[in-house]
Amino acid sequence: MSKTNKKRILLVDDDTAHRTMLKVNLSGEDFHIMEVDDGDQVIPFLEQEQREPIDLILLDMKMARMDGLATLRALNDTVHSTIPVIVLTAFSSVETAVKAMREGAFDYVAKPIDIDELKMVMEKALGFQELKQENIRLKKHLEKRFSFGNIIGSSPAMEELFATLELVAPSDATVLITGESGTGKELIASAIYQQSNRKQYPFIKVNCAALNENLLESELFGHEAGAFTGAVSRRKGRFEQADKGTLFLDEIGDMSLQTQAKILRVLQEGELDRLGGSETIKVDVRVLAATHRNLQLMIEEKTFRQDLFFRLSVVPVELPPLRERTRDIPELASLFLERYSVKNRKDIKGFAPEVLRIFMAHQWPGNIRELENTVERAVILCPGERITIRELPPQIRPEGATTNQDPTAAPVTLRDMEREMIRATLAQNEGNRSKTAKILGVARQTLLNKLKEYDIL
Ligand SMILES: Nc1ncnc2c1ncn2[C@@H]1O[C@H](COP(=O)(O)OP(=O)(O)OP(=O)(O)O)[C@@H](O)[C@H]1O
Repeated sequence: MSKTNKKRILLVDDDTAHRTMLKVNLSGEDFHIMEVDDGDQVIPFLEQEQREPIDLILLDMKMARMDGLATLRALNDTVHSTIPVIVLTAFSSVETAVKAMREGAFDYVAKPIDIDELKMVMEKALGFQELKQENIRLKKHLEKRFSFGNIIGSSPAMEELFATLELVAPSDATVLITGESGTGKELIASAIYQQSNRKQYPFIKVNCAALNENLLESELFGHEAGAFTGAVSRRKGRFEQADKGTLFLDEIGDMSLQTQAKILRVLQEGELDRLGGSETIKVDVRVLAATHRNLQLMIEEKTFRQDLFFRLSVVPVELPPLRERTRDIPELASLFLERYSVKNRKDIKGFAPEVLRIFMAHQWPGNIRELENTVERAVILCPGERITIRELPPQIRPEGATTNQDPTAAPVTLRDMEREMIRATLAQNEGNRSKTAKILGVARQTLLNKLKEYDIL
């Protein structure tokens, strides 16, 4: 234990001479001893404002105003009940000690006190307490991770968002997720689904921006045979496929007014017609929607239906851009570093401090996706154990950063990049050379020559 890390011990005993003896013997490098002269002083002492927490209590059993057992019981009703307590008891009253243990005391030491024995029990209690706290911390950490998938975010904006999502996920409410490109809208949608009561049913995603009006409608609502040229057979749409489950409509701002009207009908009535069909089909689908567009503005411009907007945004969720939650950057960067180191079979331990500084200052117009791509690229290019400024793309480096960071460092050359690309591709394909050559677009023999040239095994 270092000096700065002294454990704070509260000694509770009404016998001044005994207290002094213990204090003299225990004070030193490891412990900082504080004292009160009776049991009734313990809670007021612990509750004194701005006091640093106490790590351990040494409690005498026999005291004039409030004995050890009564003190333990009183402590049990407070937030301080987690502080470990060691009771000091007369040799003849082991029975009291047992009662004290039943009230939650960690252990007891009989009088006359053998200091070495007491120190040993104290170390044991403190060690146990640390383990307990570490356990609680890990459990919280896990709960947080599991409660919202792999979504990282400890900035206040994200914590608030997680709290909303926890409430909303199990309901059937439609959720409209807005935010700039790359802020994690899709990730949030799938986390909502994972936490919902529909998770045993399908999760279907449609990117509304990727298809023209007709194709999108046929994709969403399905079609009967002969509904349009090329519709040879009848096909179920995504809404039907998602029956009982969840449909994620990405880029909802990118669809025609006509398609919007049809979506509104499904949301309102729970029914649809396949293209070219005459039969009305009932569906039970929870809709999650996302867009990077400003729907309010689109409503004003009459390119988005206000009634659909209201239907979709029963619960609106706005994801802040990464530049407004810089606090999350180091954790996100580490997650991606680990992910891509494993994927590329590299043993990269971290970032050079100036890299993190650059990350914190960058505006990240492409948000988390841009950060992820930046880290992936850096991992591929990194020849050492740490990502340095040399592995960052020029648009991220502040001007002049390349030359004045490390004057001895050689610039990344085309050869470096080629070698790293080959190494990474080979690793990703479990050493399969034919596959690697194919992916890199070179003949197998060319690859073999390069492997030799770069001394890659
Ligand atoms: N909070 C987060 N924690 C970990 N990874 C994240 C987080 N947010 C986003 N990502 C990752 O960033 C990338 C972009 O996220 P996603 O595709 O969900 O963004 P998006 O907002 O849907 O983007 P777009 O609008 O361009 O479709 C994904 O690889 C995703 O896994």
